[in-house]
Amino acid sequence: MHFMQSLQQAWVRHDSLVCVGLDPEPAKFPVQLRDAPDAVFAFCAAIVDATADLVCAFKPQIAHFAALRAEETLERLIAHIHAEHPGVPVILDAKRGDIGSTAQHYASEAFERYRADAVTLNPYLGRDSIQPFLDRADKGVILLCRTSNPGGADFQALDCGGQPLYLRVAETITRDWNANGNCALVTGATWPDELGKVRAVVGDMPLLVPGIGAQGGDVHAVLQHGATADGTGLMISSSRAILYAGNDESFADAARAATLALRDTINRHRRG
Ligand SMILES: O=c1ccn([C@@H]2O[C@H](COP(=O)(O)O)[C@@H](O)[C@H]2O)c(=O)[nH]1
Repeated sequence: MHFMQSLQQAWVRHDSLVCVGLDPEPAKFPVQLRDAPDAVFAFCAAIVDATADLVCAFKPQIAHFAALRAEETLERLIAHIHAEHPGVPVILDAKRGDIGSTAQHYASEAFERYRADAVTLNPYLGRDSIQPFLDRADKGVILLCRTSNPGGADFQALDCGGQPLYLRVAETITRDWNANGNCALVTGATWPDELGKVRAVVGDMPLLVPGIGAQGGDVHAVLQHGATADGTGLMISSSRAILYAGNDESFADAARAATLALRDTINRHRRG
């Protein structure tokens, strides 16, 4: 199924705009799991199984696996999500971007090796660097626009012919890159005014919104500025605040409770 279809169906089926980020850090695992064989898979799969009915997507962050030499674990984890929770889309947070000939390999990595439904990309090398991804009409192409980090404005806010660069990015992608309807943008929860400006430019295009939870973004402001008229349009991502909500053997129950609380808070704000 196409990423955009799966996302829209998951928004409705699970009544949820929550995207759970999978950012394993073994030092934060419960002690009894920390040194277990296959601890990264056991931890992440437990989180996935405890939260799958409450989310619109999962977002594994590739550096967290690669730094642990756990790429094969990431492959197994994504296969596990597809097998056990079909219909829940997987966004590979890889932020790739390179010349076209190399980008082909990054597209194969994301979609053939890892079997992701969507991937995050850096648009600053331009259209040809993204074309191999755009050509995959069934896959989501999620481009950095206004990132959540404090330094995000260093370049993204620079004046670009009377508008900030991030809005030029949003405008160009909406107008020129989205012929297959498979584009989405990353806009941080930590900059709700900018999120609103992006929404005004992109129509109903989905926005991946990290920065809730550990980075302090405000759910109400995100919904006020970012939701579409039907109260969807957002994948509101939280990693650490969910993964490490508990630190004993009931960590998966704690993660479920944190996900449920976030889903309900979001739903109150989008309906209130
Ligand atoms: O602008 C961005 C783009 C990506 N991220 C990623 O999202 C998660 C956030 O983790 P939290 O623990 O919920 O803060 C992480 O994987 C980042 O690499 C982002 O934060 N901001």
